[in-house]
Amino acid sequence: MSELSGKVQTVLGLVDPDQLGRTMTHEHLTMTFECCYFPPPPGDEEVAENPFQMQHMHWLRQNPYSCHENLLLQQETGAVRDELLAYRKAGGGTIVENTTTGIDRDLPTLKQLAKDTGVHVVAGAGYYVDSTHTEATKRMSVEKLTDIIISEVLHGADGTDIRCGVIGEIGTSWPITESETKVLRATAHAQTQLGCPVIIHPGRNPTAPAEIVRILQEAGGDISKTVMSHLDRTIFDDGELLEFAKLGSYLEYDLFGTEMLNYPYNLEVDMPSDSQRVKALAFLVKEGYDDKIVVAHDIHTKNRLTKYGGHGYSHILKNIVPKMLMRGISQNQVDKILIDNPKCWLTFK
Ligand SMILES: CCC(=O)NCCS(=O)(=O)O
Repeated sequence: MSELSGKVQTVLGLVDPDQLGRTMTHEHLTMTFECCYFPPPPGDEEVAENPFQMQHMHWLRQNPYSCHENLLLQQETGAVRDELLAYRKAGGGTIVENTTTGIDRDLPTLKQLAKDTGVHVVAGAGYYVDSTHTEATKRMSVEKLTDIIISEVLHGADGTDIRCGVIGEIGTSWPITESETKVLRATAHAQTQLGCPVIIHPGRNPTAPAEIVRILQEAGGDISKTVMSHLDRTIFDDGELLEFAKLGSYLEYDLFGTEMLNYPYNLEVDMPSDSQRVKALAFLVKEGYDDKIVVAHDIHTKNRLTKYGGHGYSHILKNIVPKMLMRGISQNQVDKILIDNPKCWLTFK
């Protein structure tokens, strides 16, 4: 039996799963999102150049990806430290930090933030979407990718001895590219050897999550230990959602706090409100999936920090939980979503 078995691996070492407490399963504390810059709407170029003023904050909420400076979360470590202290005060215990290779993972900063704040931080192994894969990554075999991912969990990543405790977020586009397919297979192979949690970023198409599950399953992955992220912007039809839920992955609603009329990466998508997200959770709970739901904010741009008038990492604990209770989700079910499900997912087999 491995020393990881029955434990959760944080950036400060192994911990007993009961120590985690309330857990956000999909956040970023330091990263860059330059890979996904989207030009501003015509006529808005000037605002986009100079957005960090009070009168521009609404524009930034609507167009977060159209301002280069907004994409540099790695410049805000001080503000993030304050946020994590506030998160602890609000009753938070753990954050899963989903930054993988391609969007500037910074393990020493994660370790320092965990030390400074007392929040457990679990770091992610593996690769983000194809557009961030280097030519060298694209040339790698599945076996080589598997070895790298395993090493990031067992020995440490990016030339450090800081170990990842989860594989992901593994990025996929739609359609899924050849390089992403190799990374998905490597993820499944690594998971088979390690018995570890996996988390996936699906492309923006309602059929993407099921296609990913198919690829992982074919490669031997454990779907019951896998989180499918971003369902709030991916599957909208109740019937399709239940079909997907039957496949057995964790179901993640992780864009709480995001307000956006036009979702630039897919204009077909109407980004839901937080009330609609809570409604989706209540529906899944009613259908018997309370053991499978996990939640987060997926903070990945500066404007979502409280420093810039954003909702911050405590929004779910402070505002969404009361709304969940108001909409018929019981305290026991809330505790499953925030404590028991993340704990079960994050514990190595
Ligand atoms: C790195 C953060 C990330 O991938 N967030 C998801 C954004 S979106 O695909 O839901 O727009």
